[in-house]
Order: sequence, then C-alpha cells, then structure tokens
Amino acid sequence: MSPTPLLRARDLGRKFRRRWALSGCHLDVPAGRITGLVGPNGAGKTTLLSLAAGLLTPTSGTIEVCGGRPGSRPADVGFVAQNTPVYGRLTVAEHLELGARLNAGWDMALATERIARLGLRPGQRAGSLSGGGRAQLALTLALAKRPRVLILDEPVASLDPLARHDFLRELKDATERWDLSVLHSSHLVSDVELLCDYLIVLVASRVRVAGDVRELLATHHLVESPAPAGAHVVSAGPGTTLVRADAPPPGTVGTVGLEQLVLAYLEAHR
Ligand SMILES: Nc1ncnc2c1ncn2[C@@H]1O[C@H](COP(=O)(O)OP(=O)(O)OP(=O)(O)O)[C@@H](O)[C@H]1O
Repeated sequence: MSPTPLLRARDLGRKFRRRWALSGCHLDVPAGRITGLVGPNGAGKTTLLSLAAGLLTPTSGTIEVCGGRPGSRPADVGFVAQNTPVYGRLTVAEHLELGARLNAGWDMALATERIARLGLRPGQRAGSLSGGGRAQLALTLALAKRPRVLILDEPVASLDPLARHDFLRELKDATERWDLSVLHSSHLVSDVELLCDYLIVLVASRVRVAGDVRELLATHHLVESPAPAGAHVVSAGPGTTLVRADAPPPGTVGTVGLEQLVLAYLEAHR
C-alpha cells in the first residue's frame, strides 16, 4: 500500500466573492519528500497552501493533509505564510514562550540556539525587526514545533542571498534528521533545485508537470526543431524543442536544466 500522501486535493476550489482563486485542482504531494511548488503569479499557490494549512475552507472539492482534514492536527504541521506574520508588539523571547505554551512538542533548545545563531536579540520587539529578521523568527517558530510537515509559502523571499542559502541548507538538514516532509512554494527555481527532490508546476489551478526532479530531468530532452513526428512536445522554439521521452530521441542536441524545464511548462501554458 502506498504511504499516505502529504497532501491530496480533488476538484479543489476556493472562491472569493464571485471570483475563483483556485478551481478544479487535482493534486497529490508525496510524503517524505521536499516538494517545490512553482507557478506564475496568480496560479493559486497561496490559496492552495492556505487551504492546506486550514486557514481557508474549500468552496468546492476536497483536501486532505496527512490523511486528515487540514487544521485538525495542528501539532503536525508547521506553516509559514507568504508575509511571515509575527506579533509586532511581542519580543522575540515572548514569541518563543508563546510557542512553548501552544505546542506540546516544542523544542526550546532548537529555538534559542537558532535565534542566537541568527543574531536576533531576545528582548527586541518583533515589529522592529527587519523583513529578513521577521522571516527568520517565523521560520524558527515553525521549525521548533518539530512538525511532521512543513508548508512554506515563499518564506525566503525577503532574505538576503546568504541568509537564504543558509536557511535552505538548514531546512534540508532538518528534513534528513527528522524525517520531515516539506511543501515549499517558490518563484526561485534555483532554490527549488538546491532544496527539493520533487517538483510540481502549477498554472491556473492545474498541475502541468509533477515528479521526482532527477526523473524529470532524465526524461526531458532538447531536440532540433522540428521535433520527430509523434514526439511529446512540451514547448517548441525556432531552434530547439523540449520533448518528454524516456530516452533521448533522434535529433537530441542537449540535456535540460531545471530552470529551462520549468520555463518550458510555464511558456506552454501562458
Ligand atoms: N483574498 C482574496 N480575495 C480576492 N481574490 C483573491 C484573494 N486571494 C487570492 N485572490 C486571487 O486569486 C488568484 C490566485 O491567487 P494566489 O495568491 O493564490 O496566487 P499565487 O499563485 O500564490 O500568486 P503569487 O505567486 O503572486 O503569490 C489571484 O488572481 C488573486 O488575485
């Protein structure tokens, strides 16, 4: 029997007034993987992740996280929203105390060590932290819950390149040590490449491609245009065409990188 997926959505939709932010979304996110969710602005990623975190309820369809209703087991899921919200009037230390009070599995040693390493002063009010500092605090709160699943909506957008790199490395390390499943939305394919072993490209509520990153790279090839008859064309350009095939077809001119692969799917569904 296959393991319970991290997330399973069937015909999932969410409407705001008369407008669908997400509709007819059919998606499986595997457990035990670090999944990168990539898509253009307005694809519905934040809506999907907010539904997964139990912050929104579906207008149609169903969604399960770890086999249950989103939000039904809050200790299992660490969620960092896009704007990495914190309580502006509370200090860094008060955030950690609140985390300890609200979460049975709270890892105070992890939280204090991380805060010290990042140079955040325990007595500083969160409202006076830089954008990067607030993001790091929000990420610390999510990690110190020691959840089974981490859902991150572009958490590193406000971090400088070095802080971003450090965070991604730390996250990767945590997933290996604690058997943590991650669903990470990002516009930066380079970050996805560094961190993730599973990729989902979502455009207009639909999964356009999903799979193990290494497998996807091994089964996409750049061929001379026009592609051989019958080829599964992802995106055709004047010089080269990206095709999906188990083995390199005749006319293959090169391998494909993750950025190129993602761009081809985005381009094809623009
Ligand atoms: N609270 C809301 N009220 C009205 N419309 C909304 C709301 N939230 C999202 N939408 C709309 O739903 C669509 C999907 O938005 P969503 O934020 O989920 O996309 P996204 O893929 O996360 O985009 P981005 O990459 O820009 O963050 C957009 O057209 C957006 O304007």
